[in-house]
Amino acid sequence: MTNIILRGCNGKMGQVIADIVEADDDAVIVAGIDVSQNRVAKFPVYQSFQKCNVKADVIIDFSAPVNVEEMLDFAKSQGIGIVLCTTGLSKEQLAIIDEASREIPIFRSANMSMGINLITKLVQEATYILADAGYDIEIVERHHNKKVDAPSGTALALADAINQVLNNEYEYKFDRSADRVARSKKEIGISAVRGGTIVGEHEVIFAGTDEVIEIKHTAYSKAVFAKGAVQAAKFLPGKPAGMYRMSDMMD
Ligand SMILES: NC(=O)C1=CN([C@@H]2O[C@H](COP(=O)(O)OP(=O)(O)OC[C@H]3O[C@@H](n4cnc5c(N)ncnc54)[C@H](O)[C@@H]3O)[C@@H](O)[C@H]2O)C=CC1
Ligand SMILES: O=C(O)C1=N[C@H](C(=O)O)C[C@H](O)C1
Repeated sequence: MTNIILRGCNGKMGQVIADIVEADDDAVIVAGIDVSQNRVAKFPVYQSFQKCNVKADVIIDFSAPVNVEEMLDFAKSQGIGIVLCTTGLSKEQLAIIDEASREIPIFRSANMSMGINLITKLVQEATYILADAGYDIEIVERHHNKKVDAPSGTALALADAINQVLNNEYEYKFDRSADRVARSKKEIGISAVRGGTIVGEHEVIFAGTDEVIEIKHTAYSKAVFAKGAVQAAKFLPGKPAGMYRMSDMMD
């Protein structure tokens, strides 16, 4: 049985995770952490980790970047791992998370769906062939109108995966409105669309002379992310300290 503390339990993803875990015989949510106390849960909910003394095997985090340090301190004090799904973290926070992964196992992925993990590999393969052939690379992501961070963590992770193939020589271009110049070859354009209830779409566009190749992933429900997160929560306990990715679990 995997005992889970769910940070962000009263949010949209938190509620989907709670439903999935309730139907799972091998996992249970032993406590929730949420600054908002807007609903009644089937487990105790605390406003912060400081007020929580519940023992667990792992934390799942779908919340906000605020106070990520408090969660890391709690996990280190209990010697448990974190499945970190929150996006929009600053460079400084990412450095603190890396540092913590020397003491505890941390599974961090901006996108917990299997599909994005797969297309990341396809996109890297396409980049390898098409960048040399002169194709321009652009990423377009689309999400619901409640999403606060832009571009999405997944768009940035896709850009990083592409840039890895390109020896990290490309720059990210988020806004062209102030420019009056043609795009440079060594850039990856990243655009964000926000509207309605779009769950999550990521499209990588390779635009060449007279032809365009597009690789796209569409999430039709938040359950694809939640299932991946619960699977990661079962995978992590007992693992040595370190940083884990979707590929570690899938391999
Ligand atoms: N890695 C992945 O596959 C996915 C990641 N996400 C990310 O997960 C995060 C949450 O997404 P949603 O559930 O849609 O957002 P949401 O806004 O519906 O829920 C966030 C919840 O976290 C709570 N919260 C905010 N600050 C907190 C803090 N300091 N401590 C404890 N609770 C806090 C809020 O009160 C809220 O209930 C976002 O960063 C989003 O980008 C979302 C979907 C998939
Ligand atoms: O906020 C969301 O909803 C999502 N956020 C993640 C991201 O920023 O990449 C993943 C997913 O697309 C949904």
